[in-house]
Amino acid sequence: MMPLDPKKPIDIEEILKDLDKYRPRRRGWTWRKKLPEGTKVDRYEYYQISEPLKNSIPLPAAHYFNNIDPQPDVVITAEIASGRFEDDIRRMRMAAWHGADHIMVIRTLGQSHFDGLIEGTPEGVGGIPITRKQVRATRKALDLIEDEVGRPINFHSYVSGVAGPEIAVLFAEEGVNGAHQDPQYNILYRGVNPVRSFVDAAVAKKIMAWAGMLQIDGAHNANASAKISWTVMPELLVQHGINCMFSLKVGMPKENIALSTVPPMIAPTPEMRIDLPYAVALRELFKGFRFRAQMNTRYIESDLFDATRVHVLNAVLSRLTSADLQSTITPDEGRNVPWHINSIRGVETAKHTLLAMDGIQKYVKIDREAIREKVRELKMRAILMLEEILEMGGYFEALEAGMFVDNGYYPERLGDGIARKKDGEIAAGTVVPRDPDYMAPVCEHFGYNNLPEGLEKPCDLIGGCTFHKPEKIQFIDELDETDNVNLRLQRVKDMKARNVIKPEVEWYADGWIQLDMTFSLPEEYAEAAALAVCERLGLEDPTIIAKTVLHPAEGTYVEVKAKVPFEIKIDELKLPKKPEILPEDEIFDFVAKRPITVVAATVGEDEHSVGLREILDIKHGGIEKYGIKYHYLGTSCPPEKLIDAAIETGADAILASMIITHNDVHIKNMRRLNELAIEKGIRDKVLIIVGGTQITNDLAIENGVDAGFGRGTKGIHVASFIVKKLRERDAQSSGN
Ligand SMILES: Cc1ncc(COP(=O)(O)O)c(/C=N/CCC[C@H](N)C(=O)O)c1O
Repeated sequence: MMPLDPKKPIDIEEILKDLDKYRPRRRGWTWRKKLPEGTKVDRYEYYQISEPLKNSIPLPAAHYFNNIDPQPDVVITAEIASGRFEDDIRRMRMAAWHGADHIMVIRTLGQSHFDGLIEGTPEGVGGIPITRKQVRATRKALDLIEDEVGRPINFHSYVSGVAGPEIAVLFAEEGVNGAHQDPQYNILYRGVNPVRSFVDAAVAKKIMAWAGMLQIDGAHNANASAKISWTVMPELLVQHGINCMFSLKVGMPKENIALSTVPPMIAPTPEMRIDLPYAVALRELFKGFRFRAQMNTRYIESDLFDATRVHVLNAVLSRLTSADLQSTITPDEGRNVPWHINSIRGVETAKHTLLAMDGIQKYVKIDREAIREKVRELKMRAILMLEEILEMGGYFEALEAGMFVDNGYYPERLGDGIARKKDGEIAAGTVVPRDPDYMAPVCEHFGYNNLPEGLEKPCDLIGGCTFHKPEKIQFIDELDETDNVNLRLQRVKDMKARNVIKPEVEWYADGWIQLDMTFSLPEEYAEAAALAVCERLGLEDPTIIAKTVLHPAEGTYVEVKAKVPFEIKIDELKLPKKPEILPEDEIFDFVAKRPITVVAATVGEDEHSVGLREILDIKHGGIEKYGIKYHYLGTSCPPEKLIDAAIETGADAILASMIITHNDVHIKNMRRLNELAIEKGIRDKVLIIVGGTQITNDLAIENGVDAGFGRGTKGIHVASFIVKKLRERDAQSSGN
């Protein structure tokens, strides 16, 4: 396969070619390669970073710091599952460029109750159908994406449900790198028979151990299911203990057993003072295991900013304690199936916070004395709960008694736990005891197996099992002519052939957009008004996805998603003219022969100076670098003063910075500068150049000045423009 070209979309049809011949390049989980403490990146020291990426998109503020994009030491997860794996692959590439190296795909609704594997690539709901073809195509795509970013990417899904062991074999055969596996999840949340779940888990875990897969447990689900989640803290410790010990007993290495830990609380409660003792107790009890920090999805609403704050605080807690993986449950889990942008926002939030808190424990220490009592209490409650479970006769008996996800803070009991019958639930009675002479000629098979003496591997009896003879794997391409990726891609191909596009949120050109608007209305009216605006705009299927009451009577902010009914013709798009850049030595030569002077200021009542200073000062590659002389008049400079200074200094150009655009004050100032220059008779002698985050060249020219520069402008852009213009003017004046 050709390596990916960062300037081209990934070609899904290319990925799908020869899938039957694809073999994964490795087995097992990959951690990030940590860099030594004190490693310098640019001029900054870091204590918790790993090797950098070859290709990536840094944080928004990176351009102030030579575009550095240091990578935290912690694996960062992007959870992606739009229902169409071909679009998930595109989003995985986006997430990898932003710093995710753990891609988790949720399974389609109900797959856990399938008693076999799905084949082909049907479209899923709320997640994707995990099938051999989908796994193979995704892992093959991730091979290309990891080469493009320059870091291994872990592919992760779920081993659960009635076909758990079969899924585990599929994942081992196809090079999946990590999976959730916790029999308690099957029982409590999928209603699978308890005995069957643990027997399946033993088989699945043995296979996962062979495949070197990282395991994530399911304790976070108790947190997400409890009425008030702090009350299950003792139980969370017990659940972690059960899955960890069971996994060790089956033969999973400790370093591949990750506890899925969710800080139970959220503001407005004093969340950190509740979460910190729990996080400390957990890490003390489970020393040597891995910690996967997961956001508290229990309380995630549809407010993206609130969800993002939850993410930030979660990552802060990770840095105050420890984490090996930082999950980024997309901040929109509370409102729609995750969209591209929100998966990326989640990854950025994790990366931003982990870097911001790099090495923080060198200055900030947890007061172990102050927290000791709370930590001890949590451990004691968990130990007492485990002891009572033993007194009840063991796990299955405790399950039947509804001991789990009871909303009482153990030992307090409210009696509202999830009870599961040892001999009941889905797939009850399907565990068949092995005959005394049971023999299975396959490798990594859990439990007793009457194999003949002297065998090197059990599968030698059959000339190799699929773990040792992958050519024995049966690859089924598609089973359903009406629901498969080839049909879905037809729509994409057709749009590309017609060179048209639509906006998208999760699937290629799915047509969805998001609008947000504010009305001076109470919330129910504001929502109705928002929908009416969408109707008037001719948008389809408008749906309110979030709102914030700014004041019961004064105003409501509403977010709406809706579909655009039209396509955009790409070749009719007018691309904004990129400011021309002259070669640096051309600028140097011109200025050496023809000195240039400018006057510069932030005009009006505007106090912003940072941007203009960057355009001027040599330190930032400003115009001074090319020998251009400037007189800086500071901020809040009246236009009159700027024009007078231009006259006094015989300036060739005026540089006016305008950040504030309230009431179009920037436009008024542009026009004022132009009028004053005309009044004073210097308009044809001086260039008037304006700049600011809301400025465009068209807007500037429309309002009587010579050029406008917006966000991201550098000194060379402005210097190029001045030289170009003066060269034309000088040529004209010498030509006449
Ligand atoms: C221990 C365990 N096993 C299986 C499944 C999935 O199971 P099925 O494919 O629905 O049977 C889950 C799912 N957890 C919720 C989503 C992931 C969450 N947002 C997370 O990031 O951890 C699970 O927790």
